Amino acid sequence: MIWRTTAVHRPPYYLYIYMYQLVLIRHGQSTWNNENRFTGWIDVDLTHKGIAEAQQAGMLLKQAGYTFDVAYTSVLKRAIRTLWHVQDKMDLMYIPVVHSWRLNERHYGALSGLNKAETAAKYGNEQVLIWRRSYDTPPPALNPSDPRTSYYDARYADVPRELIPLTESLKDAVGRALPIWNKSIAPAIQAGRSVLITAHGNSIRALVKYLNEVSDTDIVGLNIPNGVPLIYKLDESLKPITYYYLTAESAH
Ligand SMILES: O=C(O)[C@@H](CO)OP(=O)(O)O
Repeated sequence: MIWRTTAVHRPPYYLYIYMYQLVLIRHGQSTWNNENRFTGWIDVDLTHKGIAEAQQAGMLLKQAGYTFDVAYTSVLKRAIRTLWHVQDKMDLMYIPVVHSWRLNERHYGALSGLNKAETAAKYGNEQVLIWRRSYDTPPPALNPSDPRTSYYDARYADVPRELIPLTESLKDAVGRALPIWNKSIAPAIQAGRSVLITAHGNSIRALVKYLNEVSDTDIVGLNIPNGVPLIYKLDESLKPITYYYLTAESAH
């Protein structure tokens, strides 16, 4: 894999002409990231560290001269609050924001809320790695009567019941993210808008898999860090020309 958290694949300067721009940010550390619990669609908030990471992302983007015309986020508060802090630090509170359940974290099914280390001790590291990082193996599904389902959550009132997951593989998350990419995000980028997406580890892995055509095997090794802007420069057909993480080091 070619991923790392420093600047990579910077093309010659002339290639920057006529490129489209997209920035992806995984939310800052959440309370359940901190407690090492499977989260998925459970709506936990940011920790103080997570807030600081979101603010840092906004400051770095501003210092590096970025601006945005429109932002997309999920309907989960860790991604929304991350966006708020980025907007605040960039003085961009006024830009339109689209909230979509299609950008939610991958649904963790019956693992939602469990401790990751305890689950690994029970089922083995190999099984837990498959549930966490494989492309097409979903974790065990929630029972439809489980109180952790999202069926009665008002934020999904307009989502048909059959589209509300009881578990999801990364492949399922790609499948549900692509409609908003194709119908709204891609057209906005191609209309010349500078787009910011704040989302989740696995909904961003889903977008990266699609954009970079990462193989089903290589996607297992891809982790997205909390609160670090992932910058994409795209060609006319939205194929990546370059992509890199914007860190304090790479911003200078
Ligand atoms: O718990 C989750 O929903 C995700 C992201 O925090 O965890 P994982 O790293 O296992 O994909």
